[in-house]
Amino acid sequence: MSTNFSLPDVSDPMERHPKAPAPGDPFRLHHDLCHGCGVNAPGGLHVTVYAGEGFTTTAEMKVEEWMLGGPGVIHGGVLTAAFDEVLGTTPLIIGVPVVTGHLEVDFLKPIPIGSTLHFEAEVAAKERRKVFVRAVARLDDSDEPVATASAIFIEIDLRKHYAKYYDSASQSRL
Ligand SMILES: CCCCC/C=C\C/C=C\C/C=C\C/C=C\CCCC(=O)SCCNC(=O)CCNC(=O)[C@H](O)C(C)(C)COP(=O)(O)OP(=O)(O)OC[C@H]1O[C@@H](n2cnc3c(N)ncnc32)[C@H](O)[C@@H]1OP(=O)(O)O
Repeated sequence: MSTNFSLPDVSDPMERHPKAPAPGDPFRLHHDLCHGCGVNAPGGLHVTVYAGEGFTTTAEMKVEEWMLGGPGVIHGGVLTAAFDEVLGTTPLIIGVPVVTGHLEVDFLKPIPIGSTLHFEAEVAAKERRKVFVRAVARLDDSDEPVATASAIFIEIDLRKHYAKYYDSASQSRL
């Protein structure tokens, strides 16, 4: 399948889930070995995503030496993984578990090792099982975006989707 990020003319109605974290509170880890959020993931990103107002979230990530791509700057794949984590957690604000279907990233400025990235994301629309999410990343000393991302996530039944792999998923909070 080939696609691109194009918002539907009209979104299905969306509501903040009653059990979503309050603004400023973190989403709970789903697995401590998750590459994106797991506290015990070797070489993981260790990103915590926080609920914002409405359908928004925020997150931060310190850009460490091991994330290096070009000399002194972040690798584009590491940044893409960070966006996947932030964007992919955001639909939980409407109570929808998802997997990534399509993810686009625009790399606007080099991102230096040693800086801290600040992410802001929002669920922009939902159409049947598709959840459209956008995010922007900035450096701590600037309001100027250094990267943006847009993604289409697909709503899943967690237990059915991961049934075949359940041994390794058994520690997950499904
Ligand atoms: C890693 C997290 C998992 C942990 C689970 C445990 C607990 C989690 C709880 C909450 C999660 C918390 C945090 C998550 C944090 C980060 C998120 C990281 C997410 C990932 O990193 S996850 C890995 C990469 N990801 C995959 O591993 C997906 C592989 N893939 C598939 O598993 C199937 O391909 C699937 C299920 C996507 C679809 O299959 P399907 O048969 O169920 O659905 P179907 O084809 O009928 O499509 C239904 C509608 O989606 C549209 N659609 C389909 N595919 C599309 C695409 N690619 N692009 C755009 N639209 C697409 C169709 O066009 C149709 O749209 P329409 O309604 O308009 O017809």
